[in-house]
Amino acid sequence: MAHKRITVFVLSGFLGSGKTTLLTKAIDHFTEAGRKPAVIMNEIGEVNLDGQLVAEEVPMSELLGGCICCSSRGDLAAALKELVTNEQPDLIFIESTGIANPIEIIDEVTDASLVFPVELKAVITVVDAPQLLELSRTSRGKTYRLMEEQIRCANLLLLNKTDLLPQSALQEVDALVREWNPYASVHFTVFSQIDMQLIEALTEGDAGQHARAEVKITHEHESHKHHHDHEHTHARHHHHTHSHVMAYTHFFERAVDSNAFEEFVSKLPKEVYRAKGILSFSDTASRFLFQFAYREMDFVKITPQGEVPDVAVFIGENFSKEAVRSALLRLESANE
Ligand SMILES: Nc1nc2c(ncn2[C@@H]2O[C@H](COP(=O)(O)OP(=O)(O)OP(=O)(O)O)[C@@H](O)[C@H]2O)c(=O)[nH]1
Repeated sequence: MAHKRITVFVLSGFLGSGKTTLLTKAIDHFTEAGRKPAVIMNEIGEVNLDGQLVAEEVPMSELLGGCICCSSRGDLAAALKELVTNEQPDLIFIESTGIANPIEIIDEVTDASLVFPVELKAVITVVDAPQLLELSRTSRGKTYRLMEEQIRCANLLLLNKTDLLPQSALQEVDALVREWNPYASVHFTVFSQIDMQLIEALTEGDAGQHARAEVKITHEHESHKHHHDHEHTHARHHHHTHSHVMAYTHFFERAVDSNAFEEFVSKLPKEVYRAKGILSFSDTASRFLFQFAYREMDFVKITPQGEVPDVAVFIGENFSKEAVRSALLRLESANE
C-alpha cells in the first residue's frame, strides 16, 4: 500500500486506573520526538475534564455523555475520519471510558481501517493494581469481570498504583494478570510512568493481531453465554456488563467550602466509585481539579483552558443521583 497508515492506540482500563496520567506522558514524549499525536477522548459524563490535562495544541475529538462501546456504531469511526482528514496526525490515542469493553472499540477501529488509512497497533490497558487485587480476594463482581476483559485484550499492561501496595502483593497481581493474558508485556508502574520505548516499539509491528484474535475468542464465548438472548444483535452482547453504570453531572451555581466538600466526598456511598470535577472553593483563591478514584481523593490547582464552569461528575452503580444532588445543593446554599 502506497500511503502511510496512522497508528492508533486504544487506552483501556477501569475508571480512575491512570489512563489520562499515561496519555499526558505519552503525548509529551511523542511531541518532543517530533511526532504529531491526536486524541479521541470518550467520557461518560457530559463534560470533558480529562481534556483539561492535555495541551491545547493537541487535536482532540470528544465523545461525551456515554460510552463509545455502547453509543451508535459509527461515532468513533466518524471521529477517526475527522482527525485523519483535518489534522493528519502521526498517531491517535483513543482513551475509552473506564467502563468500556475494549472489544467493541477494537472492532470499530479495525472496521474503520478498511476505509481510512488508520491501523490499530495496540491496546494498552492500565490496571488499578490495588483495586484488582482487592476485588480478586473479595467480591469478584461485574467490575472484576470487566477488568478481566480489559486485561485480556491488552498488548501492553501497566499494573499501576503499585505505590499503594506492599511488595508481597505485587507478585499476586502479576500472577493474576499473566494467567488472563500471557501475551502482553506487563509492567509495574507508579503514576503510569513507563519507558516510552515500550510504546514506541508497539508502533512497529502489527500488535493488533493479538487483539483481533481476542475479539474472535471473546465473541465466540459471549455468543455462547447469551445464547438465549432474543435481542441478539451483532457484537452488542456486553451491554449487560455496564447497563447499571450511571453518571450524575452537577453544575455548581456558587463556590462551596473546601473542607465541607472534602467531607462530602469522603462520605459518598460506596456505589459511587469515581468522581472528578473542576471547582472553585469559597476559601481558596485558585480553582482545583478534583479526583476521586477507588477511595483516594486528590486536588490539584488548575487554570482551566477556555471557559469551564464549576462542575463535578459522579460515576457509579445504582446510586441515588438525587441524594448526591441535594447534598451538593446544601453545600452551595450553606455558602450563600
Ligand atoms: N497513588 C497513586 N495515584 C495515582 C497513580 N496513578 C494515577 N493516580 C491518581 O489516580 C487518579 C485517576 O487517574 P487518571 O489518570 O485520571 O485515571 P483515568 O483512568 O484516566 O480515569 P477515568 O478517565 O475517569 O477512567 C488521579 O487522581 C491520579 O493522580 C499511582 O500510580 N498512584
